[in-house]
Amino acid sequence: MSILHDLATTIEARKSADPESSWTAKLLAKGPEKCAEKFGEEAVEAIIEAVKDNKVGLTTEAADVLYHLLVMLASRDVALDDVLAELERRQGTSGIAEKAGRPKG
Ligand SMILES: N=c1c2ncn([C@@H]3O[C@H](COP(=O)(O)OP(=O)(O)OP(=O)(O)O)[C@@H](O)[C@H]3O)c2ncn1[C@@H]1O[C@H](COP(=O)(O)O)[C@@H](O)[C@H]1O
Repeated sequence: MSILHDLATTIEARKSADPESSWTAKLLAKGPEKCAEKFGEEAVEAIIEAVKDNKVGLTTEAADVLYHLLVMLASRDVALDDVLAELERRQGTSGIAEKAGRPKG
């Protein structure tokens, strides 16, 4: 099992945890909109480090982005395995062909 799967399993378990006992449980309790907002904030912080070419900063912000992506997916009951399956499906297709065949929206 990968670290992403381990983390996704932990985050899933936090859905029924006491918000006072866990930062993840507290964020999930605030609802999917807040989880999406936090993901957006972390993504912007990663962008800033990338533009500055701060490799150490980008590494830690990228970890924050991945964690908050998993929380956002959990908040909407989207399984990590479904996202990974979508990536696998795209393997072997060029990015341009992939974009042309993707549904709008
Ligand atoms: N990977 C993470 C992780 N990355 C970031 N964070 C938290 O995300 C928060 C983001 O920082 P911010 O400064 O934006 O948060 P904040 O200012 O406290 O919050 P706001 O007031 O802005 O809402 C921090 O409080 C971090 O603790 C994480 N919290 C948990 N994990 C993982 O999730 C597991 C379960 O965590 P708990 O649910 O806290 O037990 C942990 O063992 C870790 O593996």
